[in-house]
Amino acid sequence: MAVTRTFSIIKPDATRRNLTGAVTKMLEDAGLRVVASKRIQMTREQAEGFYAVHKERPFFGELVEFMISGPVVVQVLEGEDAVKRNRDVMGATNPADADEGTIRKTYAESIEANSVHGSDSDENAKIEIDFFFNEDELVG
Ligand SMILES: Nc1ncnc2c1ncn2[C@@H]1O[C@H](COP(=O)(O)OP(=O)(O)OP(=O)(O)O)[C@@H](O)[C@H]1O
Repeated sequence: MAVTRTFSIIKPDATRRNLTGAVTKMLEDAGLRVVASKRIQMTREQAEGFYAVHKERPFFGELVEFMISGPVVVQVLEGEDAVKRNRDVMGATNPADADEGTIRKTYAESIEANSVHGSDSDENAKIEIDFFFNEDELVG
């Protein structure tokens, strides 16, 4: 298994409850290293662009409002098979379906306010990393 990178967002419901450290600890305990991290207030344009794949979904407007409702922490994570490792520790999108010990089971408030985002493929990880980080922020 190769060491790869993925992209993570600690969402506004988690930053609002001061869970940045607790969520990051769960990521690190799962074998992921934080190689870049910054706390930002997403603009509406950024949120709409980031979630463009969902723009026809009924929850798109609400999702964008939620993602700009407070600061988020965007992170680049590195580890063995990072995309899968991260999605395993995140748990299912809906916290009601998430396994015990996952971030969403532990902290998520709802299917929308579900505390974290994680890329779903190596290809999307690269696109999402490049959406929020410059080359010089990724020294590792
Ligand atoms: N039915 C829904 N109602 C409200 N919000 C939703 C719903 N389904 C998904 N979302 C929101 O949209 C995000 C993206 O949905 P997607 O189906 O890609 O889930 P995911 O891949 O588990 O999550 P993410 O892409 O954030 O890692 C979810 O994380 C959640 O915040």
